[in-house]
Amino acid sequence: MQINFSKLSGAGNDFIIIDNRALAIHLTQPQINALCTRRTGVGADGLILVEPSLHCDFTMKYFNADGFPGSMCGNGGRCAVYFAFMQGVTSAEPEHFSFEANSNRYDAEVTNSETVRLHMLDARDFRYHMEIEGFACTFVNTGSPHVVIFADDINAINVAEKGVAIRRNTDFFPEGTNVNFVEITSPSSIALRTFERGVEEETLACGTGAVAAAIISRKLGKILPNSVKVTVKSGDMLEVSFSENMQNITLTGPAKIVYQGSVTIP
Ligand SMILES: N[C@H](CCC[C@H](N)C(=O)O)C(=O)O
Repeated sequence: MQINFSKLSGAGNDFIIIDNRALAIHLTQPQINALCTRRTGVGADGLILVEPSLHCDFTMKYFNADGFPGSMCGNGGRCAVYFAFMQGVTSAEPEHFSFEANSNRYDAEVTNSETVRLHMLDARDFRYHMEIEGFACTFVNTGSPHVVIFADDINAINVAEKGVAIRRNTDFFPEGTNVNFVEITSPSSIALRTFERGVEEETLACGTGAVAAAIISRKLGKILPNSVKVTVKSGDMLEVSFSENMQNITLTGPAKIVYQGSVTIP
């Protein structure tokens, strides 16, 4: 079977995106894992099928690089919207798209060339004052589960080693978690490194992680305004904005098509 795909980058978080509006493509977990594996496959942090939706402009089916369905992916959502925009997916209003993912509705706008703003769900399940692996950890679910850890110098942290130890701590997180190391760089900006569940390594950016880091930074009074600039590992910047009560959260940043191609699945 030959499949056409686009490879997109959302601030360095990269995805294989496939137009499956005809519902003709069925991929197994090992096939998705093989496609996402770097060097021997296309290589990506995740794979997204864009499928029809009854209530929205499209459905985003997101799989982590391990081939299993993931929870919400913020950068994947932004990339899926940019893909839909470029692919000519019909929407009620030009440049505005709604999509469903994991049974939730999301709205987004292409605000500029290669820039997408995504409206996120309210953050929930806050957990404070956890000590894990010697780190003071805070937890929040922003569509995906995230631990947030503050450090004076995130570049001094062994994210691979510490990230995996916290991610696999089933006493605290039976379902696993993503792990974010955050450095406050000004009263309105932070720097972020994320170890991603399902990719099982540090990625160059994580959208729901950026939201988690910004919300927890604001909740703990480490940053002041309701808009936070988040510099991610790739060097790109994501912007997280929210209302005074930390609702109406948006995630804005770059999304671009890196290349388009086709691949034969045995
Ligand atoms: N990279 C994604 C997060 C994917 C979540 C996934 N790693 C999981 O925990 O299922 C983002 O931009 O929000």
